[in-house]
Amino acid sequence: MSSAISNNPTLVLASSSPRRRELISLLGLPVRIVPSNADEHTPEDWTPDQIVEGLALRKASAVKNEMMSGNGDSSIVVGSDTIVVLNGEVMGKPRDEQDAKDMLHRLSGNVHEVYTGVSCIRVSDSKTVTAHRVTKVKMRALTEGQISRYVATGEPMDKAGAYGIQEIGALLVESIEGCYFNVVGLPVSLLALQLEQFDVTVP
Ligand SMILES: Cc1cn([C@H]2C[C@H](O)[C@@H](COP(=O)(O)OP(=O)(O)OP(=O)(O)O)O2)c(=O)[nH]c1=O
Repeated sequence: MSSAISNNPTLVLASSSPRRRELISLLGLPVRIVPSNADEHTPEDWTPDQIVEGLALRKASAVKNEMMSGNGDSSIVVGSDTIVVLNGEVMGKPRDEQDAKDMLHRLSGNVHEVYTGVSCIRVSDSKTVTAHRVTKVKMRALTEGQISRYVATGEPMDKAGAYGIQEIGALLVESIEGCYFNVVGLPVSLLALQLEQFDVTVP
């Protein structure tokens, strides 16, 4: 689609998510993938925005700290985190199939919010820009059978809130308000805005 723009830095994606890898390529910049092993436990009293921004920053910092910060390294490390929030209840990835079914029961017929935090850290000087977006998602009312059949596909297991809007989970979603890519795990237009603060312009 787009080609790399000269004089722009390499982005280092601190993620093992294939979805984030695909989405970050839309920016047309060179990308390296370095999954982070940051601790993802958060204090009980953190709000959803503190959770996603805090974890995005932790993921990016963990990878940045492993890199040699040689002078003139203009690479920017990008970390991201996504959670689902239903009436204040935070849902990460399901622990097992039963947990996935329970989450989908609670989401069924209701509106929830998807929060994604994105943190960018420049290797050369540790300049950091962190932000998040929120998207509202209305899920269809689902029957017991629909939930069981969906969970049996295995798709929910590595996704916050136990569904993937970009896959079969699309069939569960009635409508959304806000950025679609935020739900999938990387709000690319927010990332483009953040990169402007490093004098990187895309597209
Ligand atoms: C709600 C929703 C979430 N998700 C995904 C996005 C995230 O990958 C995942 C939430 O887990 P995260 O902990 O945000 O990310 P991750 O463990 O997959 O990857 P990494 O930490 O290495 O970057 O849920 C979807 O793919 N589709 C959806 O519709």
